Amino acid sequence: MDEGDHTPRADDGTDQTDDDDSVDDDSDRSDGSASDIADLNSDGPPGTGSDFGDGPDRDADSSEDSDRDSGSRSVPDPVTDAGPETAEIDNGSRDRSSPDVDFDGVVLDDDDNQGLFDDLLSGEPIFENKEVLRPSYTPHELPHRNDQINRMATILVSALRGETPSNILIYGKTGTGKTASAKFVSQELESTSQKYDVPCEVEYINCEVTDTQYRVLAQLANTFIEENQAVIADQLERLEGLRADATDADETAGRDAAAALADTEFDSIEDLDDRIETLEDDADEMEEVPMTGWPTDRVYSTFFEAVDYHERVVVIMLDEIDKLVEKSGDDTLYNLSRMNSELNRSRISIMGISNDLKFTDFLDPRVKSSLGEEEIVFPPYDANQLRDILQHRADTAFKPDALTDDVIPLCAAFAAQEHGDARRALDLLRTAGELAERSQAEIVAEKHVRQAQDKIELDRVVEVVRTLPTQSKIVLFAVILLEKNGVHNINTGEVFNIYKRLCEEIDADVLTQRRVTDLISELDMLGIVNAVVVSKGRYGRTKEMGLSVPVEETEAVLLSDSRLGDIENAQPFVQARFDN
Ligand SMILES: Nc1ncnc2c1ncn2[C@@H]1O[C@H](COP(=O)(O)OP(=O)(O)OP(=O)(O)O)[C@@H](O)[C@H]1O
Repeated sequence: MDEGDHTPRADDGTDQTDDDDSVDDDSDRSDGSASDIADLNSDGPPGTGSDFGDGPDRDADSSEDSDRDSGSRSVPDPVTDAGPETAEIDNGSRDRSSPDVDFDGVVLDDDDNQGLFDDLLSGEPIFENKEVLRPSYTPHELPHRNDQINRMATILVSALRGETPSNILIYGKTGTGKTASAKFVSQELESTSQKYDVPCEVEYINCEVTDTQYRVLAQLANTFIEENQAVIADQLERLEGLRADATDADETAGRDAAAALADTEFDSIEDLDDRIETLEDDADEMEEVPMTGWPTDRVYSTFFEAVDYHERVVVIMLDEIDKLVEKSGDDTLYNLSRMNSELNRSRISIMGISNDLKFTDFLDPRVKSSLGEEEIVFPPYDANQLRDILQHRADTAFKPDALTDDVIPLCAAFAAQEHGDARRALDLLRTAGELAERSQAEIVAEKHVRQAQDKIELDRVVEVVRTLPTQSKIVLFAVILLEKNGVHNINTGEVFNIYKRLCEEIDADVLTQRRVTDLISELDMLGIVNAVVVSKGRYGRTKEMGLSVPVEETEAVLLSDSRLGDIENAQPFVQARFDN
């Protein structure tokens, strides 16, 4: 076991980016109650403030009321607004000449005060429940995944019969609903097991985060220890109760304690005490595994004892299993897959999920055959299927009639071009809604989807560029400098010259031209530059390239790196290119 692996890996930032991307959360004002009341007032003009539940009769005397109330209301009341247009005119008329404005342009007068949020709130909300479009939401229905879900259920049903289900490997490209389907089946499995009182559990592990054998085993061990502790605590409570009743009977009612225990599994108080003592000892012995520091075999045996503490069938769901194998080999899978032959009371089964079809090539043949007992493939969605998926979600996510007819087909078409990714389709729809909302539009239209597509693409570029290694960033910066100086069809030699100067400037190691050519190929694969090999006749062949990403934004991301930020004026290097 590599002890060095124990340092917790930093978050990949995906969620964060996702959150950063989002426009201000408006879920408060788009809840069901607001819409109900809006319906009651459907005669009134849009944005008549009924959203805040002041009741239908507020409309009549709204303007005076809002003046009087404005100081005491915690939520600003847009009752007085006749929609965003009026709000804009109000702001304009108050401009510098207005006596209500102080020198910094801040409105001091409370009367008729349009606060920072009033304009934003006054628009009719587009979303009914935006959460439904977020990646964290687990849908109750998964259109076009019936076959896969049924196959999983057919395999896992043996767990409900107390038998060990076959191990399952689930493959499919990103966003094809693998995790959502597997989680859906797990929830069904667990709820059915509760219904029939069969001990059956599913443990979910995201191997992108929990990516070493130590961490996987520690997480599993601690989960089972916690469960066992809870079971022991319940049992102890029951036994202490029995004991109290038995002693009571003995001392106060003059009955024999053993008689009081007649209906229980204990013959005597001593028997009962022994059991209580054993349970207390068990609880004391169950020591949680620290996140680092123990030898792996100790972690393994702790997990083994915890899972085997009582009878149960456990399905261990390893999402992104390829990341685990990539990071720390197949030891974890080997150990897990041979556990059943040693377990006495419990049984485990593995459900691996991967979007890398080739990862099993790196597995030990024994692990490979045991893990792939059953394989389920999730094909990419086509545009029609994505359309259905989006429609299902949009029905709950948006207000009625908030989307023009072409919005969903366009989102579906864009996402279908990118290997049929439902996550991308949902992101597009949500971002289009947010952009429409931000621009105070009343409905989401095609142009918002196109803007959303550009925004998501740019966010992706920013994320890829931000996480490049420093040397690749310097190479990319060289390409940008050349491009900004009007050089087209940039060749490797030109990039290398500028790269060398940049390295000297910021005191970085200078790689060989060959290595720089490799880095250019990597940038090409990431879609950041577009390089083509051109033949120069008897002068051999060279690579000519151009940027495939927006210059300004990419440059800004590069300069936000503290090392590259030191390059103050790179112009002379570019000039030098012509001198060389
Ligand atoms: N058939 C479907 N119906 C409704 N929503 C779906 C469907 N398929 C996928 N989704 C949604 O798309 C998003 C991505 O799905 P999921 O996380 O299951 O993909 P995945 O195949 O596991 O991707 P990755 O390999 O990247 O983890 C989720 O928000 C999920 O709810």
